[in-house]
Amino acid sequence: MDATFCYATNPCIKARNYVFFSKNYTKTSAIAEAAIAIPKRRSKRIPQTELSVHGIPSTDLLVQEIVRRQSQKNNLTGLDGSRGCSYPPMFLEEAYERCRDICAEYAKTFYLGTMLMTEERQKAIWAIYVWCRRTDELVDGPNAVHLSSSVLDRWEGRLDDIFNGRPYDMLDAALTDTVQKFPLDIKPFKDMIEGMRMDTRKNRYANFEELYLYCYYVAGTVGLMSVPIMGIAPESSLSSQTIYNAAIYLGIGNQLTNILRDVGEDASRGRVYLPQNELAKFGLSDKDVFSRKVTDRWREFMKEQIRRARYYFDQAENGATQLHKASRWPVWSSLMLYKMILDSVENNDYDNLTKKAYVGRTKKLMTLPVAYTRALMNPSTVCP
Ligand SMILES: CC(C)=CCC/C(C)=C/CC/C(C)=C/CC/C(C)=C/[C@@H]1[C@@H](COP(=O)(O)OP(=O)(O)O)[C@]1(C)CC/C=C(\C)CC/C=C(\C)CCC=C(C)C
Ligand SMILES: [Mn+2]
Repeated sequence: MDATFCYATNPCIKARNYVFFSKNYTKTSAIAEAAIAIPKRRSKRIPQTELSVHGIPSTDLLVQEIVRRQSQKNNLTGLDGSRGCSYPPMFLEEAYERCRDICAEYAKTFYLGTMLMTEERQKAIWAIYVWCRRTDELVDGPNAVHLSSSVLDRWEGRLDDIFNGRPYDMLDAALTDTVQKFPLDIKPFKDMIEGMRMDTRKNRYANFEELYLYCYYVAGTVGLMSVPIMGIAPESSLSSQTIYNAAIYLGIGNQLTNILRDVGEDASRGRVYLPQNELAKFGLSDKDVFSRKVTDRWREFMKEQIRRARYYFDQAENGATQLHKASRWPVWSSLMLYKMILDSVENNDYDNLTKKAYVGRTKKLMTLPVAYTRALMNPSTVCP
């Protein structure tokens, strides 16, 4: 498919800018296609996020602004999907079905989490998941070799279209419906694209501040996208700002865990998502990562990294308790399941250079009732 084809010349276009995939559509190709099937648009640069790389708790301004905009939107729409949408129901049903299939195929843990949600919320999360996955796939997927800054600029233009009610394809249409039903802000979506730009420019992180910024862009943003879907408990006495921060921390914890699980895999792509100054503090360097030898120094270094990832999960926990009661169980489940990957790195005696830590299905299923008990905890039982 031609990377430059546009609305006007796209043969797949049906009425109202919908694009249906051709008959030989497959789930996998739909994801990979994102890298090439992007309409050419004149892109407008957005201002960079206010995040500073110096000093970690610098998401405050950003969160403040998002909370302010969110509360304006809540006045207009409510959190219950009450704003109308103009797509034919059958079309949307199929669009969401495709999102669901992709989520089930690519992200078993998240998919399991969505099984515990109300229908409206699960559909919204599938649509967001698919957009995030396609965005990541631009950088990491089979078409990543075609990636250039103009591809990301056009993907961003396509995001504007989604928020302006002009979806380009069926998967985008699901997200367009979601952003019309829930008070979602475009900023975290834009920031995720910025994270992908960063990933193409950079493959080393001098210190944790730099790594944190990357983690915010690619994962903290998912927390910001999810809270308006999950909803905050009406009886919560914590500020929205605190809860949004906790959501960012869950994303950070998840991404740090991803990084620690995938050190060996990332190294084979020439990437080291570990703070260089901290490696040095333990007498380690890239050379040790590439040699794939698990030494005592490596184990000690990993213990520190795991401790930090757990810290972010702990910070997220107070926020999880403040979510709407119908959303607490899936969030607790995904939090606990992700955290268990860290246990698994420990159980592999810190060998994340030649082994990939995972959590087995039985363990996953056994976690659900425990998460359910945590989810019963009332927001008022947590000290602000
Ligand atoms: C107050 C409070 C605690 C609220 C909860 C908020 C909440 C639900 C937060 C969710 C945070 C979350 C799930 C973050 C995902 C982080 C993540 C895994 C990011 C991945 C980035 C790139 O990593 P990498 O390339 O190293 O990884 P791969 O090897 O390619 O996998 C991402 C791939 C970015 C794209 C993110 C996704 C595809 C995941 C999106 C997930 C959802 C929308 C599901 C959230 C739903 C539930 C039930 C948790
Ligand atoms: Mn990826």
